[in-house]
Amino acid sequence: DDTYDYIVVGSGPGGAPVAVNLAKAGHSVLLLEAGDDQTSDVTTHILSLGFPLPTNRWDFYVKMYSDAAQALKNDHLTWKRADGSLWVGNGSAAPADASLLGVYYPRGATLGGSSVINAAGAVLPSRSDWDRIGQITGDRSWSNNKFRSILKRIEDNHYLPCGTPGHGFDGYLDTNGNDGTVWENQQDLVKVFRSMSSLVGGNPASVIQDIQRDVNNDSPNRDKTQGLFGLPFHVNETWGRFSSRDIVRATIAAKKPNGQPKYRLTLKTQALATKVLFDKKKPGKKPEATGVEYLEGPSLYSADPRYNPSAAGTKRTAQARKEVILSGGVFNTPQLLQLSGIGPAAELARFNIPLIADLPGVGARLQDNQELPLVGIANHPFAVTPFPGDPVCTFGAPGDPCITAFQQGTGPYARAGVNSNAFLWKSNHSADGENDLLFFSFPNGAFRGFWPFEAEVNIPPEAPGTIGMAMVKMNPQNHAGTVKLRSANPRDTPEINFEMFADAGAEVDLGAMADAAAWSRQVFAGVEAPLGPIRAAEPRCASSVPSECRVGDKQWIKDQTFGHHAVGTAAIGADGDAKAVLDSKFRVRGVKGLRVVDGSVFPRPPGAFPVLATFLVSEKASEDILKDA
Ligand SMILES: Cc1cc2nc3c(=O)[nH]c(=O)nc-3n(C[C@H](O)[C@H](O)[C@H](O)COP(=O)(O)OP(=O)(O)OC[C@H]3O[C@@H](n4cnc5c(N)ncnc54)[C@H](O)[C@@H]3O)c2cc1C
Repeated sequence: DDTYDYIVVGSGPGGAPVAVNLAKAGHSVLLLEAGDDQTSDVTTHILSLGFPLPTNRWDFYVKMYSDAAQALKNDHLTWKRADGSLWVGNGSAAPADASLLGVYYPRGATLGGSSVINAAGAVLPSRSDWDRIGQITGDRSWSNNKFRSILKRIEDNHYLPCGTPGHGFDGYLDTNGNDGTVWENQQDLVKVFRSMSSLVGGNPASVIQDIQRDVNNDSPNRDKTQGLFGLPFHVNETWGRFSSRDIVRATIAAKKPNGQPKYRLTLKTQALATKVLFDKKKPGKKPEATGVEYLEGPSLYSADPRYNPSAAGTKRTAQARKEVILSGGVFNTPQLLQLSGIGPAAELARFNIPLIADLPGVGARLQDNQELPLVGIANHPFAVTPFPGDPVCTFGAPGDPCITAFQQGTGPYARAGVNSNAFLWKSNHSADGENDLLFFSFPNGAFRGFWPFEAEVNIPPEAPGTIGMAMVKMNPQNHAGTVKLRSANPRDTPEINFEMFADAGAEVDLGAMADAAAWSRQVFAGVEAPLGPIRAAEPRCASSVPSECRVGDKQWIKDQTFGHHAVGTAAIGADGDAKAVLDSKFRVRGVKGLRVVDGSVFPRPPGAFPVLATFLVSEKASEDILKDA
């Protein structure tokens, strides 16, 4: 029987908790996931090795701007050459036979979604991010206090003393942070932290203590306190990755004493939802979601590296007695809504898709934390002293001794990495008086975004002594991005355009990032000899007069900004807001029986990192759905 109480599409941090909670509340739930289950791949359990693989990701290529001349300045565009190979670089240097794909933007497409392939940085949004949703919708169940109470319920914190206020210690969501030991073998990097810290009035002598401070603390001053903190991750005691896959598998595996499944959670992997089904419109009544059409088969979406266009899959349908919940992520949820007839009427008409509800906000308001590394070159390479007794890792190559050590709970993969630091900072352009930038720094390299994996592309080598302060812009003001259909074929990727720095707030975002660029020069200049003073290399500026660098810095920011924390394409908003796709209970406006629960729902990016907030909204959505059950 293909009828369930609820159908959930997508098993990432948005979909998995809601599917699990509905099943645990006694309902029958079908969870459709387009990817497959890669639990048997050991690398998906190890944060240090958890990069996107052809078996667990979808490859998207996005635009940053509609303005073609501006777009071509990005050094990070991927092009396809006549022989099928990929080339990465800006428009001025692209080979003559190359056609532009866009900026590479991977997403997780596997049981557990992007939580299986992400960097797992788990930082709470600011208090105002939550409170603001309550203010704009008038729904006071959206508040910082509410989400703090959810965190306390679901977190299993491994980096703080049990009982620390504001945290949970017996939930399902493992969090862990550095315990100070990682910095013992990173004494050169610590010198950079000292320079950063002294510039905001910190005590350079206490950076090792500061860098263990809890960035997710419950203090009312948290969002205005600048300085060094630890960066927590969704990993367990020995840095094994927690992902939303774990709760799905545990719920399915749970048994009653008689050996029968304890919960009615049915998981179908390799199931690509292609359309939400609706009952026929009755006059005066809203159309009601009754089920989902999907294609069964491996790698049916064209963004899948294993995609085979001649494998058509098998068309199936499933019915929902109560509701359908879309959790396909920020690109795929708006695509699926539009394929189902919910979206901007004119867009749907372009593809002859019958209109169910005219919602101009579907696929609008695509937003991202803008990111760039502020790069310096030190006088010598950063010293990294190996821990005594550590094996030499081969990063997942067959026989990697560090995997064996990890499985025994020891070794480099079983402890905090060098990126487990967060520096919170307030620019002169903060829109609301709160910290508006987060930096995490690591030596001998810089995080410049994503290159297509596996392809033979020109990744430039880093100069010896490179230090990258990875800058993440919080509270970005830009809301102009879009996800639009390219065709009515559900196996095609949509057209994704972030349209960065386009809105009225562009000067706030650019101004803040340019402030950070200027500040990074002060940081680098203040690093003690012989490592420092560090030469500021990116953004490049020939002048020693800060004001003379500003115009060039802003242009560099415009040209090179990337992101990987997309949100907002089916946003919650106030009644009467034409771009509000959802009400405050995650219900899709204009129809019945359909909700969205994933990163699409955020009206603005939640802090610096969306994943923890997405788990939390999924818990809130579970409560809201169960109240209506
Ligand atoms: C490489 C990378 C690094 C990141 N690092 C961080 C980080 O350090 N910290 C942080 O906070 N965030 C990070 N993120 C972002 C974070 O992981 C996402 O914001 C979060 O996972 C979004 O959750 P979601 O449920 O909205 O979507 P996803 O996690 O993307 O899950 C969506 C799921 O739906 C499935 N799906 C989509 N369409 C369909 C369909 N039609 N039918 C069936 N199934 C479908 C997909 O296969 C996927 O499994 C990172 C993301 C990536 C890709």
